[in-house]
Amino acid sequence: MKDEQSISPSHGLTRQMQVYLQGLQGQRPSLPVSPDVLEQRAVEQLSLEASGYLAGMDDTMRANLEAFQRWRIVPRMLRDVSQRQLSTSILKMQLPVPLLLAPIGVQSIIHPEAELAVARAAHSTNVPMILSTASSRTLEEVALALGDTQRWFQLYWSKNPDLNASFVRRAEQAGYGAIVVTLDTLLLSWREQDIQNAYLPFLLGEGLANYFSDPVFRQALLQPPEENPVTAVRYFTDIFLNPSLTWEQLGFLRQHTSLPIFLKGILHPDDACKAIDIGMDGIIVSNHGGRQVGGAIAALDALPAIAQAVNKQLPLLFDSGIRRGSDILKALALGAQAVLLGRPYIWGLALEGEQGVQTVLQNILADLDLTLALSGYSSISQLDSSTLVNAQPVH
Ligand SMILES: Cc1cc2nc3c(=O)[nH]c(=O)nc-3n(C[C@H](O)[C@H](O)[C@H](O)COP(=O)(O)O)c2cc1C
Ligand SMILES: CCCCC(=O)C(=O)O
Repeated sequence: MKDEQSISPSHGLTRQMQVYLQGLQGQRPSLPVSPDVLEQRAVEQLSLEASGYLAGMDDTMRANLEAFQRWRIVPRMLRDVSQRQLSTSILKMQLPVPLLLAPIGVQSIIHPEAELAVARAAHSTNVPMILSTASSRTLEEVALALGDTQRWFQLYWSKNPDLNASFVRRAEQAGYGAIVVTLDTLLLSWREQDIQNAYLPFLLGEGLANYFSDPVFRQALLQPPEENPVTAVRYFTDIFLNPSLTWEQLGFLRQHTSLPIFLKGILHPDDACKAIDIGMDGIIVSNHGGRQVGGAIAALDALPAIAQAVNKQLPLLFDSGIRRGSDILKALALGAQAVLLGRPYIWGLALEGEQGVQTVLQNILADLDLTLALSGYSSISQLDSSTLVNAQPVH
């Protein structure tokens, strides 16, 4: 019987063969397969300002990548891995693969088609997309490009409660299936490269499509953003920073939506327990790709203790540092049910638009499928802490 939700049992093999066969016709993949080379090529393509913004901060990002290196997979042999199951369900949502596109704002600085190109690639690969509040295209336009592909909406909780409620209402109407509240960006961090470049895309009006199109936002202005963009941007900066937000206020969201609510940016087990106590539906362990707290714990290092504290009481997702199939496998083994992919799809977008995003997704899923099989597992549900050893580097 064919399981509609599973990707082809030989997705990895099929993709690998497709690439080798094209090679026989003298064609090499145009997009770099190695994530490091992909990043390097994308950086060469982008302006100094855009690549600096995309990179964010170095220190915590490096820690994220190093944490993955410390965990090693211990492969098991001869366990019939001819059929592989990569699907999972989160609350009532069936995910064909344990991967979603992380919310990444202001994609117009990367590619002119921005979130629309990403949405089309999400649609063709059937990978769910989480759209940022700070997107360059409106959530309605992106929903149209996604068609029937699953989508969640990431909410930046501004100081204007009516605007927050309006965003959630619009997301519901446009078919978004969950709200992801990002907790770690109530202020913007000290980003050395952006400060050196004196660059913040929002001040140029980029990434504000959802704000400028919102009736509540527009009502707060004397003139519409099209007539007076400077005042509109100033109003955005007035309400965006919201460091006084507390756990108590999350109840407001519960009253305004029946959608599941995920909290993104959890790094401490006690905060995970708080999320459960106040009735949230899911948690995303993340340090925002190392972009917010310099010197922060690597997100992967935070995962095991949070998984233990949560004890499967609610879905646990993970991001920050996923670069290849083995990284996904490691995060799942340490307790995540699914992961979010961040910068790698943006590097694909920078180089080849929609096609680039699609290629990055197909590659990482092929890599995951093959790594799962070669490690001796026929289903992601079999992964657990016994899949890995923690190998500290020898100095
Ligand atoms: C350029 C950029 C913009 C981002 N914008 C948002 C955003 O608008 N909302 C959000 O919740 N996270 C945002 N993030 C964080 C991502 O959702 C995700 O946590 C992070 O990219 C994961 O790390 P990775 O890039 O190492 O995979 C952004 C990340 C980058 C690189
Ligand atoms: C206004 C900040 C939104 C973008 C963001 O989250 C990031 O740059 O990390």
